[in-house]
Amino acid sequence: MKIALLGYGKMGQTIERIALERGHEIVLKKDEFNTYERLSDADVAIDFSIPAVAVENISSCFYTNVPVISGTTGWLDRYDEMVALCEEKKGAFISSSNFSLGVNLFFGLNEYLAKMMSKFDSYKVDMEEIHHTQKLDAPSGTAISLAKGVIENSNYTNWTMENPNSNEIHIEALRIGDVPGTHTVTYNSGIDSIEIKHTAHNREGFALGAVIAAEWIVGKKGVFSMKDVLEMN
Ligand SMILES: NC(=O)C1=CN([C@@H]2O[C@H](COP(=O)(O)OP(=O)(O)OC[C@H]3O[C@@H](n4cnc5c(N)ncnc54)[C@H](OP(=O)(O)O)[C@@H]3O)[C@@H](O)[C@H]2O)C=CC1
Ligand SMILES: O=C(O)C1=N[C@H](C(=O)O)C[C@H](O)C1
Repeated sequence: MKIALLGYGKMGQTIERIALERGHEIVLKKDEFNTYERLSDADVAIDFSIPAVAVENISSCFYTNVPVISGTTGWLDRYDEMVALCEEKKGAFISSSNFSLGVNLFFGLNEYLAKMMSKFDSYKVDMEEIHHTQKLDAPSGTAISLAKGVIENSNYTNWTMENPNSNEIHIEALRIGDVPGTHTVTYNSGIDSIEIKHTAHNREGFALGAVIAAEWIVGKKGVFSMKDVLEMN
């Protein structure tokens, strides 16, 4: 499979290594200094760039008729626009705040726990995410996905990084050293706490999941999710 890497930072380079190990070829490493000229040579594109260019990267794929996997976070206020463009251009698209198998299992666990806890008013949920100091966005895309998972399965209505009211989920974002990504969801009462936590030990899981998603999407049309790729629906 011929892959275009849109963004060649920490994730782009890890994806390149895993893709080569799995027998794929890299035909473009897009950064701010080169063009999309070789995008049309690719069977699939993988975007791990920066919030400010994700929409340009993704829409270039739809205009070039190349399926696209996007892991970039911090741009999802424009997700619906990209879904509409994908449908208009009959493209293929997966965006996920986290491509690792472990976090996708954790998403399911979070939703199950939220449903269970929604019957018990004495517990109040809060979330913490820890990432490396180079991260541009806060809170992390994964923390936002976790908050959405709670909102869809409880009486909470939104999330905040400020002081929460009773309907709001508080998210704390910490930036420490080179932490790849740690997410904790805690339910606190006056009596005890229940906590679930996912700790990434490195970036391998994110990168492997993105390459597996890229292998999966080739030949398909439409907007999909990691649940489709991992058959978790
Ligand atoms: N969904 C998931 O599973 C995961 C998502 N992420 C997300 O992926 C994104 C990238 O993460 P990471 O690799 O750690 O970040 P990095 O900062 O290491 O890499 C981002 C890269 O994008 C490059 N870039 C800047 N401008 C452009 C442009 N115009 N076109 C293409 N590339 C450009 C940067 O170049 P330069 O350095 O020259 O500015 C940099 O190399 C982030 O949004 C992060 O949150 C990260 C891990 C997992
Ligand atoms: O920027 C990162 O590094 C990561 N970003 C993603 C996010 O915002 O959730 C996924 C992972 O936690 C690493």
